[in-house]
Amino acid sequence: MNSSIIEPLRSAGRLHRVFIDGEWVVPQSQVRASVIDPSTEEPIADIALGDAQDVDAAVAAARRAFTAWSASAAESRAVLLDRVHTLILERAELFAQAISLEMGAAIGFARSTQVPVAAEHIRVARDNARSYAFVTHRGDMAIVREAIGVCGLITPWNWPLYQITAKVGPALAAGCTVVLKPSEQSPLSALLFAELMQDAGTPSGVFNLVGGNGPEVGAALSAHPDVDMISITGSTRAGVLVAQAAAPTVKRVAQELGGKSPNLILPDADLARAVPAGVAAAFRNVGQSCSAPTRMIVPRARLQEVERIARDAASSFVVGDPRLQQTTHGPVANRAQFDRVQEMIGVGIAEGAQLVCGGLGRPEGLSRGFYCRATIFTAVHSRMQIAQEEIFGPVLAIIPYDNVDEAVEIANDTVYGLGAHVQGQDLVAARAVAARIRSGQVHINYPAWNPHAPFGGYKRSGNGREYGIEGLEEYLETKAILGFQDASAARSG
Ligand SMILES: NC(=O)C1=CN([C@@H]2O[C@H](COP(=O)(O)OP(=O)(O)OC[C@H]3O[C@@H](n4cnc5c(N)ncnc54)[C@H](O)[C@@H]3O)[C@@H](O)[C@H]2O)C=CC1
Ligand SMILES: O=Cc1ccc(S(=O)(=O)O)cc1
Repeated sequence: MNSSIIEPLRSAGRLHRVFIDGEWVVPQSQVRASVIDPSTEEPIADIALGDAQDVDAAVAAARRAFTAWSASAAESRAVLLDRVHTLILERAELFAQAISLEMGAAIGFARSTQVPVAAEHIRVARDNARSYAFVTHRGDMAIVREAIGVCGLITPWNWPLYQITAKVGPALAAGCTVVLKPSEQSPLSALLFAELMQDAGTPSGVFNLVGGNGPEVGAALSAHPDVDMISITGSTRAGVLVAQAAAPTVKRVAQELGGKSPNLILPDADLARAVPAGVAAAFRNVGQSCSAPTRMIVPRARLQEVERIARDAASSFVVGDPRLQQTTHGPVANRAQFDRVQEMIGVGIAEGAQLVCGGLGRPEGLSRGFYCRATIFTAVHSRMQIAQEEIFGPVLAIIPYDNVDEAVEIANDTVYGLGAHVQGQDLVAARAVAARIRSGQVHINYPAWNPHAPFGGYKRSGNGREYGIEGLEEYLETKAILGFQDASAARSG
């Protein structure tokens, strides 16, 4: 599988290029980095890292392209997004293999979920470009929503294509031009995406890609005086650094950052349904999702029942080689994540939480690769480190409560506020609890993923919203034209 992904990229020279102004160009810096296969810990390719000079060139190209792109008809932007959407679906297998290789997603999961949900962001952006009222009228005013400008997009490795499309789709639909800096840990799917943007006929300079490290390329993009907006998905640490670097130029900053999402199981919940689905959600993508519901908050009177069901649910996981179709959970994405997960499992044990399953070390039979054991702790107290810190791996904390007020208090007892779940048969009671939770999304009884639902954080989980109409609006400025008078003269788009 390696060669079928790497060789075409290598022979086309993509691994050692950045994509600027519609061309694959050699970056200024000679610095290279290894891409590591997390299932073997072996290097599989080396990639060129861009630097601040490449950022300057990419931003200049995006600025030149902005005038025409932002003035283009929304329908022509929708037509481009439609081609991008079609090409993602046509190349789905290539993307699935690249994602599996670079960050260890099980191939079945990459095919069934990582790639299709990524394509959805482009489809929604296409539809929004067509239907959004870019110009509205209030009395004699015209209210114009227009593209904010050149956008720097900084993305992580956990859902590599999805995080890219969640930003590129709405930015282009809005009429912005972009410089993408994908994670240096997951460059392959990003290079394939840039190739796809070129093949889709994206006008030169509208989409640019500069690969490289956060402190070099990400920081240069964040501080750049000719970038109007930065959108970052990643750790709260990186999000704060981006906001600090961006502050002197007063650019807009959208941050989609960490999480420690609660899954509040109400006393009337059907445990046979609520608990396995909660375990599956917490361990989806091997726990490497910012909105993963990693704190299961359960009635103390039903704790033992919950523990038994949760253990059974986790025992059905097949942890192993991500290339195999039967594998449900591959390794975590990199050495830093592996070390972090091991450290936090050790912390949980030291804090006195009890293991329901899993624990330190690799699963039996796996001696190399960044594989972790699916680990569930019970008797966790909300103030424990494992209940407070984002672990970003296959670790779930079960926290008991004695009454619903206490359960809500525990759910909100976090610096984060990204996702949340509530389970219960009495929908009125579940809605009342959802209303009391301080987070950007609350899911009642596991509804299907919805690309139209605005997604983003309260508190230290970030600022701004992605997905759906709100995701498009992040990339728009608001201009009020007073004395406009004649509404019939307005053109939309
Ligand atoms: N919210 C989310 O979806 C994600 C959260 N994380 C969290 O972050 C932890 C560490 O993972 P990392 O790979 O180190 O994430 P990170 O936050 O360092 O990386 C995310 C993106 O930010 C960039 N970046 C890093 N430092 C930057 C800086 N100073 N200026 C501009 N851009 C910068 C990176 O190059 C990457 O493109 C994880 O354990 C997890 O807790 C990681 C990935 C995704
Ligand atoms: O289902 C797709 C999905 C949902 C959330 C996230 S994350 O929380 O941004 O990691 C990723 C993918």
